[in-house]
Amino acid sequence: MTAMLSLSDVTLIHGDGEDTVTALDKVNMEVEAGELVAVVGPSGAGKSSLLAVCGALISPTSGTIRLNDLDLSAQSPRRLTAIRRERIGFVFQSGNLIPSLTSLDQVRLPLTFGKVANPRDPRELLAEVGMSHKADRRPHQLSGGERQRVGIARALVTRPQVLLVDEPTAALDRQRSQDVVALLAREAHEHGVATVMVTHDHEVLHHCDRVLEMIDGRLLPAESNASV
Ligand SMILES: Nc1ncnc2c1ncn2[C@@H]1O[C@H](COP(=O)(O)OP(=O)(O)OP(=O)(O)O)[C@@H](O)[C@H]1O
Repeated sequence: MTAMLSLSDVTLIHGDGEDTVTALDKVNMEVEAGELVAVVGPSGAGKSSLLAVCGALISPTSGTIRLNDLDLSAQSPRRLTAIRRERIGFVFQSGNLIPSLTSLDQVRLPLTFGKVANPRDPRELLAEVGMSHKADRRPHQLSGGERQRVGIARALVTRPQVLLVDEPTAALDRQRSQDVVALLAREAHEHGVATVMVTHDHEVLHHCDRVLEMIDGRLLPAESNASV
């Protein structure tokens, strides 16, 4: 079985000359379709850098990143933009919604940037994340958890192969954190999305299929899901 997302010996060095930081140090990672993988680790360990290279936002200094059978390093910048739009979904800490748009229009937005082969229905998706009753609300009329749900729906509307999630529970209370990560797990499992979630929140790890730990740019299996 081919991994949906695969990193081989990926190194990312920020800066140049003597002033360099090795953010990722020969990272190897494989994420299957339908799998939710958590990445934990201390501040500065390289977690955001990992999401950035997986999302084709930054090219690694060396190593290979494959999305299904596609080698990202072999793609032009223009093609990478199309790959990000068509194949990758991003979910950020606070939902990153556009203040003037309703929930439904936030979810429709990725479909307005160009043709999408097989989009999900925005209304159905909003219902699936439990937000159809607030389809006409704007972000300031939503709670943090609700904003996060809309952000997740927006990231999934193009049917991405890979979903990259950065600290989705940072602004949420305990129960809402559980609900949001349970939603990510359900979407990953039911729709075959290879999902990588960076988190500091150890209480949500039981929803994840695997937990990896990043330390000083190196990625290791976490010792046990219960203890990380
Ligand atoms: N654009 C950049 N230029 C130079 N150094 C950078 C840059 N981005 C990140 N770094 C450095 O790379 C290392 C990894 O940073 P990264 O943001 O990936 O860590 P992180 O694990 O996401 O941290 P946090 O949990 O605090 O968000 C850090 O030492 C950071 O200072």
